[in-house]
Amino acid sequence: MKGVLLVNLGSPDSPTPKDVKPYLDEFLMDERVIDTPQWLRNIIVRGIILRTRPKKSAEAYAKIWWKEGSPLIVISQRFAEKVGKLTKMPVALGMRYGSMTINKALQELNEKGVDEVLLVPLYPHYAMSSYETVVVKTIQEQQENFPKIKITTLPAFYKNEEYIKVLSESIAKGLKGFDYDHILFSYHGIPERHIRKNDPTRFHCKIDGNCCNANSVAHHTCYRHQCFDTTKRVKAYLNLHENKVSNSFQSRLPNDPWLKPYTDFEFERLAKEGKKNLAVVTAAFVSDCLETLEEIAMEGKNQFQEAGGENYIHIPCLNDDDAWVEVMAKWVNEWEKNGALPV
Ligand SMILES: C=CC1=C(C)c2cc3[nH]c(cc4nc(cc5[nH]c(cc1n2)c(C)c5CCC(=O)O)C(CCC(=O)O)=C4C)c(C)c3C=C
Ligand SMILES: [Fe+2]
Ligand SMILES: [Fe+2]
Repeated sequence: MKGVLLVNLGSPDSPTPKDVKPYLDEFLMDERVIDTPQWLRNIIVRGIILRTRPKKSAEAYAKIWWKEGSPLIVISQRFAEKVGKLTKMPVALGMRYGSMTINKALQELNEKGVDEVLLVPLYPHYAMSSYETVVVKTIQEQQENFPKIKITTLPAFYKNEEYIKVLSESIAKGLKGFDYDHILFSYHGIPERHIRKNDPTRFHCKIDGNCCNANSVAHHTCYRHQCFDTTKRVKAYLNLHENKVSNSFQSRLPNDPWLKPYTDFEFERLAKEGKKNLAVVTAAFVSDCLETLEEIAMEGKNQFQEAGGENYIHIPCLNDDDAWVEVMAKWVNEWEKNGALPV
């Protein structure tokens, strides 16, 4: 029997340093997130970051926490439940980090007699630190614990027409009544090194203004290209003015060059340029989470207004939007019927 495994990033069990610390430890000790040799990752993560970050992160989580739990988890559960109602297949939800493990989700499917799984990493774009680590971890679990289950993976859907349509229409809905001067597409950042590491040609990705516009097989794994492509397609779908849209990358750790321009610097630049009304889209995430609700909706608003901006909105992620649920259900049902995957 066929079944579906949806996987998102995960969250700590509660917004307290006691629960945030082990969660961050598992997350940041992932070799695809902090990709140094293990001895150095140990020093960076356990010797430096985890000494101070859990307290700071727990305070940030406390600001966005819902009475039902972490927004990312609750939203993903609502999404999974709605998709489950539109398919005959069992649907399970797992998280790459934290207590809702991929192992438990595979176990749930296994107990229902599933032996063919469609793995859906809940990220529109490919990145070693998001999409790829979910795939690698799921295959590792399958090989070690569920050898009879066959896994097929849904490709990154950043340019899929149906996805672009529901994303664009949810953005249009969010923009209603807001007389924006500018729309900033803020994607989660990654170190520039990750882009070069994932370039199969070894020479295409120069991370300059141009490489992501030229055609290349490198773009199958170029997160930067894929983010720019999502924006380009939404811009075309909504017929947005070229000068009123730009991209940026948020949430970096110190000491490494990360993808630029940095979102916090862009808030300042746009305000200093005289933009008064700013809308921010966070299309690297399908569910609202710490990065969107705290860093963008709260901190970003302060940064923009302190630099001279006036009105600011964060457009919610797709979350459990019915049109998005229908698109996902269509993809999984087509796979069930004839093995087809969306392009
Ligand atoms: C080296 C560090 C990090 C990389 C690379 C990275 C890539 C990456 N992350 C997401 C999605 C999310 N990240 C979230 C939180 C978060 N991310 C990092 C670090 C890296 N992410 C940290 C330390 C944290 C924890 C919060 C903090 O301490 O600031 C979240 C939110 C989770 C939640 O519970 O709400 C998401 C989602 C992507 C898509 C990505 C690569 C493209
Ligand atoms: Fe992250
Ligand atoms: Fe590129």
